[in-house]
Amino acid sequence: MTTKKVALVTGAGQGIGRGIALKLAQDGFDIGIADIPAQEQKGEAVAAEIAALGRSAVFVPTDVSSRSDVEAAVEQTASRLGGFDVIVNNAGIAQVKPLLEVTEHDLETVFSVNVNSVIFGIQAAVRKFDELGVKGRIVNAASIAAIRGFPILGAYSASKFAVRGITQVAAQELAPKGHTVNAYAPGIVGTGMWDLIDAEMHKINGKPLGKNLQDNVEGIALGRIETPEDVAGVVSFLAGDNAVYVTGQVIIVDGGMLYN
Ligand SMILES: NC(=O)C1=CN([C@@H]2O[C@H](COP(=O)(O)OP(=O)(O)OC[C@H]3O[C@@H](n4cnc5c(N)ncnc54)[C@H](O)[C@@H]3O)[C@@H](O)[C@H]2O)C=CC1
Ligand SMILES: CC(=O)C(C)=O
Repeated sequence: MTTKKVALVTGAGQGIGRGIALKLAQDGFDIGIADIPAQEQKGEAVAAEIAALGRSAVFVPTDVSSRSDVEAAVEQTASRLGGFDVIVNNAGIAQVKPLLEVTEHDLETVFSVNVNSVIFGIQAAVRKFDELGVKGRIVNAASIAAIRGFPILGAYSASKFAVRGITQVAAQELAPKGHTVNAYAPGIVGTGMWDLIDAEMHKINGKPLGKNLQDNVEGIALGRIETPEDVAGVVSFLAGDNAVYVTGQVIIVDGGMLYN
């Protein structure tokens, strides 16, 4: 890539978001790192890693469940880095509970972070793409739980099915403007999210800590846990020149768990 490009990655203070931010920086993007204020130290550390790669990065404190925060993150990224070409709506939270125990508050929390944020991100990014005359790329975080419902992750699965639906709708609505919208569907990635899922499942089914994770990893055909870098490679493709004719797709990157 020769011309300067700018990408905003939400939830980029750690885990998959950090991996995506670093990979896109290696691809030549300058990066807006959006994460909650409590993640500022980690976000600034990611910005320093990107600077060491010779690209620019800014940390933008953002709660993605707030429309005005997401709008501000897009504005700040564009004004401080001098462009806006890609948004990766990556931030998300897990919730581990049998469906019969899920409360109204649980649903509001999970959907506001995992679903509302994606719509806010699409809206804010498209306004900026159109203002700048850019044919933009939107990439959303789905999950294998967007393809097959996962027991004990009911509210989470529902939220990820919603992301898949939003991706399909947005792809069709935005195609006339030349923007593409796709999603990535990771499997079992070794991040803070799975530390939480394993600890919560241990409380529910009594398996020793680490065992729920291990059991899930044993079901992966390629025989190892997924890394953020495994996911980032797919996002790099979706954000890059080779994906110009791909839109409305949810790309499964799970090492062989689910099959199209
Ligand atoms: N870890 C896994 O096995 C899988 C993860 N995913 C999805 O990938 C995405 C990233 O997950 P991980 O990196 O594993 O999780 P993680 O928990 O390690 O990192 C999530 C990041 O999002 C940030 N975040 C949370 N709420 C936020 C909010 N309201 N506003 C801004 N930032 C917020 C966190 O501070 C954190 O930096 C999520 O959407 C998740 O659902 C999908 C499939 C599998
Ligand atoms: C966290 C997540 O999406 C799965 C399926 O493990």
